[in-house]
Amino acid sequence: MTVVRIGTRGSELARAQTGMIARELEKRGAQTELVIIATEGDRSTAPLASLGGAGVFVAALREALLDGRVDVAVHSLKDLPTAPAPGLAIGAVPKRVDARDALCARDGLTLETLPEGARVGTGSPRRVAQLRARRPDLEIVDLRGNVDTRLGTVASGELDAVVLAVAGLDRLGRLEVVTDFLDINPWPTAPGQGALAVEVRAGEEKLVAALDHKTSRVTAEAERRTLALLEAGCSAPVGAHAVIDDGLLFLSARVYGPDGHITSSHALYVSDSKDPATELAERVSAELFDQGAADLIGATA
Ligand SMILES: NCc1[nH]cc(CCC(=O)O)c1CC(=O)O
Repeated sequence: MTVVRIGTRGSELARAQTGMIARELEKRGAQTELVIIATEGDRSTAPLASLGGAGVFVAALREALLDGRVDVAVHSLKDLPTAPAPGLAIGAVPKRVDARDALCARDGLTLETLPEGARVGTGSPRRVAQLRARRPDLEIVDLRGNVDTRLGTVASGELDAVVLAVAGLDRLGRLEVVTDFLDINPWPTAPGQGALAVEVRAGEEKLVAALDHKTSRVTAEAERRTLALLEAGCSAPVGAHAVIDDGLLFLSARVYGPDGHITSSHALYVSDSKDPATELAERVSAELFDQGAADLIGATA
């Protein structure tokens, strides 16, 4: 039997995610082998925005796919640039997990109960803007590194709290560190957060098609199309969230300015469109532009 070689970044989270995909493929009769690929995003400790933002975590994995060193690459969907990659295809978006962000604070503190001037770590412009909007008094500290490193700054007392994705903590079995789950409605997260993308060479989608989960693909697609239409990259201050309820697609998105100013928020639905993700993304992004989104995205780029 042929072995499916699955490429992954080396971080603990990436290996956990890839391991889950490998097990799903094995359940369906495949034999798999994990191949660890170092990416520029892992090697460098420079601020993400200065590394060229879009795709620092994925370029090396894509090269490995294109030159045949691996057959499948597993990404966090929110790290994947929205532009299509020539020669490659997203063969599956598996069932998505929790899309929320979480506060992980010392002493069980929440966003409400953090003391004035508390030090909160994040490297994401969206999370910075959301923190400023909610708690202008906090001291926000730029923070990068893997999930363990970030949690370590709270354990050591260097920071009072960090903001992380629930999905990553869940996949690492670390949900016990969460002290405040941040409701998605006032706190929409990165387009595609909580979903994985299983990428293959174009034409080889069959390899992983069985793992595709339609609802997850369509909701993540609506969010990512909104981001693409706003011409905003993966580090842009854009939060978006879509759900499918009773066959209807709902999408809401917010764009944040540098002072925590929120442009707008939207919820729309369509019932009978052939491509509801595209239709909704077009309507939502047009409304955001009408309300000045272009200026906000430009101001924080
Ligand atoms: N940018 C890093 C990254 N990419 C995906 C996740 C979490 C898993 C996910 O959202 O699917 C994280 C960590 C975080 O934001 O806390």
